[in-house]
Amino acid sequence: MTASSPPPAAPAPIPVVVAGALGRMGAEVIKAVVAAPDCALVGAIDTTPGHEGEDVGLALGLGELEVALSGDFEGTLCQASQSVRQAGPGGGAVLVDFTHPSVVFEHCRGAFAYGVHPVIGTTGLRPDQLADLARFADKASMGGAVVPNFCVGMVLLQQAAAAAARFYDYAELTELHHNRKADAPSGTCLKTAELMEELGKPFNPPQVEEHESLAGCRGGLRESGLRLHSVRLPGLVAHQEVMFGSPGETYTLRHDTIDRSAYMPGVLLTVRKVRSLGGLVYGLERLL
Ligand SMILES: NC(=O)c1ccc[n+]([C@@H]2O[C@H](COP(=O)([O-])OP(=O)(O)OC[C@H]3O[C@@H](n4cnc5c(N)ncnc54)[C@H](O)[C@@H]3O)[C@@H](O)[C@H]2O)c1
Ligand SMILES: O=C(O)C1=N[C@H](C(=O)O)CCC1
Repeated sequence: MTASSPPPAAPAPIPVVVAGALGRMGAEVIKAVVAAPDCALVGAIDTTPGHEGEDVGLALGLGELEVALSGDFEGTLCQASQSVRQAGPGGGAVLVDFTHPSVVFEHCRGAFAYGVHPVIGTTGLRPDQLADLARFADKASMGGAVVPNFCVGMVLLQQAAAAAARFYDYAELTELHHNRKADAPSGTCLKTAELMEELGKPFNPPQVEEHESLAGCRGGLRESGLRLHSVRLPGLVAHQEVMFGSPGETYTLRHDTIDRSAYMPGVLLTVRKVRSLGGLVYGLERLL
């Protein structure tokens, strides 16, 4: 660079659309995106009646953000993808989705169709749906991410659980959440079980013939033998315990999310990386 050459242009901020903008997670994401200097909020989608066209910042009590709420998913994505200056590898808009298990598959598929990179926090996708979405990502040659839990601490718990599973044949998982949660078990708990099952070994060989006098009280049984238990109570946010047992000892791993701000570093990290991914990534551990 010579004395007279202009300084290099700052990279354009990442255009971000948030779906589920008025929800518990969506509202937190809007705050995080607005506070991030390298991101620009370009769309806010929510189907809560009575908010169409309202400024999302005003609706959330954050002050005016000059982004109008819309219930029109496709229209908002179409607009976001058209407004992007630099599409292709490393460019393009990003959709952050925290909505509902009933719509998340269509949202993720729709994002690929509009050339918008999905960052999916919504849980409840089935394994066959994940496989379909991975195929859409490959076909579109686009990066996307499905992350059941954006807390770094939870990823550490999952890795510890997968490591401990080598040494214990008996384990049960309990996830505890607020009682406004739609899906059970949690996406995090399913992912934790999947990671433990990568060893391919069976868990919890039965010692006696068990009989439940109250249906479901032994939890959900996976093919591997792992049992998953779901607790729902007001006052809880998001918590998980993995308990291992062997003769004469137990070993318990526990993670507690006590405020949803804990998810935001993971959300922003994923937003920053998703546009340069080669396909669909499942889990934050693949991005850390
Ligand atoms: N990945 C993670 O780290 C993480 C963390 C917390 C929650 N979650 C998941 O995120 C999802 C949302 O959780 P929440 O607590 O924010 O829920 P919430 O009910 O508070 O918010 C969901 C919002 O989505 C909106 N919505 C529903 N259907 C919609 C649609 N078709 N289009 C646009 N908006 C729609 C609702 O009106 C609501 O405002 C759940 O699946 C939950 O399990 C994931
Ligand atoms: O609050 C929720 O709902 C959460 N859902 C995710 C899950 O199902 O794993 C992550 C934790 C919080």
